[in-house]
Amino acid sequence: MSFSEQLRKEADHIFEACYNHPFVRGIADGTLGKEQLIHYVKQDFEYLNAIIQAYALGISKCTNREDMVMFNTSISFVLNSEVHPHNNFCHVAGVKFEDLQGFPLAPTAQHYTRHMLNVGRSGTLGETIAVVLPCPYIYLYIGDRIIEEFQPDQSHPFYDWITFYGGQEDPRMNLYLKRLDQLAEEASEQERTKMKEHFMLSCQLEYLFFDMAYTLQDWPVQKERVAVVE
Ligand SMILES: Cc1ncc(C[n+]2csc(CCO)c2C)c(N)n1
Repeated sequence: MSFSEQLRKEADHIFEACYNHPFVRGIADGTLGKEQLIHYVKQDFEYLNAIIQAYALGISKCTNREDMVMFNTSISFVLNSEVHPHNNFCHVAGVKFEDLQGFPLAPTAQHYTRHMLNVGRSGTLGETIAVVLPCPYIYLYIGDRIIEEFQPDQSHPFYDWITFYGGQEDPRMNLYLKRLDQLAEEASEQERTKMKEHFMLSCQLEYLFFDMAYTLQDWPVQKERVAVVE
């Protein structure tokens, strides 16, 4: 079994839990609420900014053009194409995408973005690939499973979201998996352990991200003290 197959197997219960999360079930059956859609897009806009930066940190570690192209393609994809699923959510929620940008990070989004950026800053190339991989991997899985189970057509409110992520081979992800396997072979046992830990934590944070959106998670204590009127 290759290193990437081992990671996928170890994370299988988390992929499964993501698919069964009420946020994802709400996408699948078209019942997800407006507030949840809005909270997700606000947080995900900031999350995407961070993953672009993590890909850029990946580029800073590359020693060949092929690896640079791999990260660069992902950056272009997020900048140019990832607006489609967000627009789908905004359309259903009846809000403008431009009005959901620049909001402060909720605890889980803070955790996930710092995790990617910390590994991007202090980890190896292999560790950086491991930390960003669950993002496309879990969404491809979820999209595929929804299509398989629900066979949505264009009348489904989240048809664009579902078909954007599912139903297609993602050639970029296969490239990342192949490169991860090569780097894992050259890596020490200690580095391989770190790669696995970063991958597993990102998988857990993917689950929590859905949970954050579903529960409208925010900081439990107000950030600013309310002025006391004497
Ligand atoms: C929290 C969170 N996780 C994953 C995605 C999905 N996604 C983001 S970037 C990208 C392409 C990477 O090449 C994919 C599939 C998301 N939107 N938000």
